[in-house]
Amino acid sequence: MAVLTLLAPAKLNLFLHINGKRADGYHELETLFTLLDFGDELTFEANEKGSVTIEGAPSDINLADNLIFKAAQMLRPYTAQTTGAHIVLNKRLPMGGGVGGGSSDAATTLLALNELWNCQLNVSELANLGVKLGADVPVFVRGVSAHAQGIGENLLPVSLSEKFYLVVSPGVHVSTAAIFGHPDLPRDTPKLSDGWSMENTRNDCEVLVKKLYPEVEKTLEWLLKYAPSKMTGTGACCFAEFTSREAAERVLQTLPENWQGFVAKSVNCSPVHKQLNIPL
Ligand SMILES: C[C@@](CO)(OP(=O)(O)O)[C@H](O)COP(=O)(O)OP(=O)(O)OC[C@H]1O[C@@H](n2ccc(N)nc2=O)[C@H](O)[C@@H]1O
Ligand SMILES: Nc1ncnc2c1ncn2[C@@H]1O[C@H](COP(=O)(O)OP(=O)(O)O)[C@@H](O)[C@H]1O
Repeated sequence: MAVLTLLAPAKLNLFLHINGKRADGYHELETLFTLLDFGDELTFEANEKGSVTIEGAPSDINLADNLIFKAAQMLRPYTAQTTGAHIVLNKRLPMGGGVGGGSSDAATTLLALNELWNCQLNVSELANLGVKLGADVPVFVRGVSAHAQGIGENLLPVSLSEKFYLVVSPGVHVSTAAIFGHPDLPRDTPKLSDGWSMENTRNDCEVLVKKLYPEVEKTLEWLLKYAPSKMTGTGACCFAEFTSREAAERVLQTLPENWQGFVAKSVNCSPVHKQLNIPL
């Protein structure tokens, strides 16, 4: 049976503005997603065992809660009952870090099993399934860097100039739901009427997360000594933007011991889509 090894790329929110709160409790956002050339690695082996098994899954997440498993279950109605898969995860991205690892794992699973299980769904249909798993899943299913509105599912592809990012995980876990539910979160940023730059945009979650997690504040203060820097998503990861890989790598070499980091290049198209020949 066919085997596929694919990357589940990370994302950064180059800015994240919160425009309001909707009646369903979710927040109306404006954000700029860039995809990165670094991420988790997933190997999919289709079989005829009628079930899905995962090797290398984070031990603190039950199988039924794993976004990889949930994504596979969503495709069950579109394939034969006897179809199954064994999936090996090589987790490289910090969990709950704002770099979208779980969402990207889910999207890569939808794209890979759609192919291996011959489900014949198109990218729009997969994105509609994906948003039920998380607001961040559609951007990875579409596989493009994008300006996003709505809860993050209303996507306009963008072509961003190539940059190199040093992404630092301060080693604390920030709950997305807790930040969105916090009374001190600003929720009234107007939509951008002009273009964006690192300077005229911000991450609206940053002030609150820095207050609740001083380690995030320390990380940002440290990065800002070297380059324009922001937090991504609801944190806790922060990134600094460079124009060359060497400059980013030089700063990574001096990273304080208790933090983890990686350097990655921004990409406008997901490596998954290139590998599977999915038109963008
Ligand atoms: C904030 C962002 C920005 O990219 O990133 P992360 O920091 O999580 O990566 C995302 O919108 C997160 O997407 P995702 O992590 O998929 O969130 P979900 O599982 O859909 O939602 C988790 C919880 O966050 C809240 N939530 C999420 C998205 C949104 N637009 N409004 C919300 O209020 C809801 O309370 C929801 O129950
Ligand atoms: N395969 C998975 N990888 C990572 N996290 C997962 C996975 N499956 C479920 N989760 C859960 O989803 C949450 C959010 O994951 P992740 O996408 O890494 O964070 P974020 O949305 O902050 O970027 C995690 O805290 C974890 O509990």
